[in-house]
Amino acid sequence: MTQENSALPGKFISFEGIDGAGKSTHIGFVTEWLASRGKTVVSSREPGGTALGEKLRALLLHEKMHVETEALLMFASRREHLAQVIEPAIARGDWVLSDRFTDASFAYQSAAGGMDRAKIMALAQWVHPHRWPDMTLLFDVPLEVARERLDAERTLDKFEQEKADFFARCRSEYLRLAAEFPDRIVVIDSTRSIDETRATIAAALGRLL
Ligand SMILES: Nc1ncnc2c1ncn2[C@@H]1O[C@H](COP(=O)(O)OP(=O)(O)O)[C@@H](O)[C@H]1O
Ligand SMILES: Cc1cn([C@H]2C[C@H](O)[C@@H](COP(=O)(O)OP(=O)(O)O)O2)c(=O)[nH]c1=O
Repeated sequence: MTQENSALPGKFISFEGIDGAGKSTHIGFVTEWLASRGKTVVSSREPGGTALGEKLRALLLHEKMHVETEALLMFASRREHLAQVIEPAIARGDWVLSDRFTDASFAYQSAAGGMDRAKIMALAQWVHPHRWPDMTLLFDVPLEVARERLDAERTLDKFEQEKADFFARCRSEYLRLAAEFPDRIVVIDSTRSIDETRATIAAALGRLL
């Protein structure tokens, strides 16, 4: 990957959306798009992104637990991810792409899982008081489209096996967050073709260069 000779701090971009919305599909495109413009890209994910985080991910995606335990483990993984990956990369001037970040905790643990929103906010203030993504790409699709894509694709994890109303609450929380933080969150209509979606993503990324 091309190295950029710059003293500027890097950027942090998160990818969000309900399961099956298409975010993983586009992370590779964004990596190539940025690399071809001379950026050094670090691509990562949550939960996970570190050795400890990946162990927490295995528990989170497959073990049943209280929703607050789930949130605490998501933030434990996030704390480690920030310390080991995100902050050092930004300090080096790299661009960090994270498949999910704290918006997912608002959508999944709070709106869908029923946990008090103020507790998620308190955890966010504790774990990353001064760090939010420079841009969040929110891949938005109706539930039926996401479900069809998932069914065609893979064995479902604990979250992906949830019922439609769980994802309806996730999706509306994501859209509510997008309305609350319009400068950070870009809503991408992910029902369109992969090529059309890429063009919209490239236009959004251009704002960060
Ligand atoms: N715009 C699109 N049109 C059609 N299929 C898509 C589109 N985006 C993604 N897909 C397909 O949908 C499935 C789920 O996408 P994925 O990126 O894994 O979703 P997510 O990471 O959001 O759960 C994959 O098979 C992918 O190829
Ligand atoms: C980061 C995060 C993820 N999650 C959930 C959402 C997803 O269902 C799951 C992570 O899976 P996901 O990122 O969708 O990975 P994959 O595309 O490989 O399935 O974790 C939360 O519930 N809260 C969080 O804070």
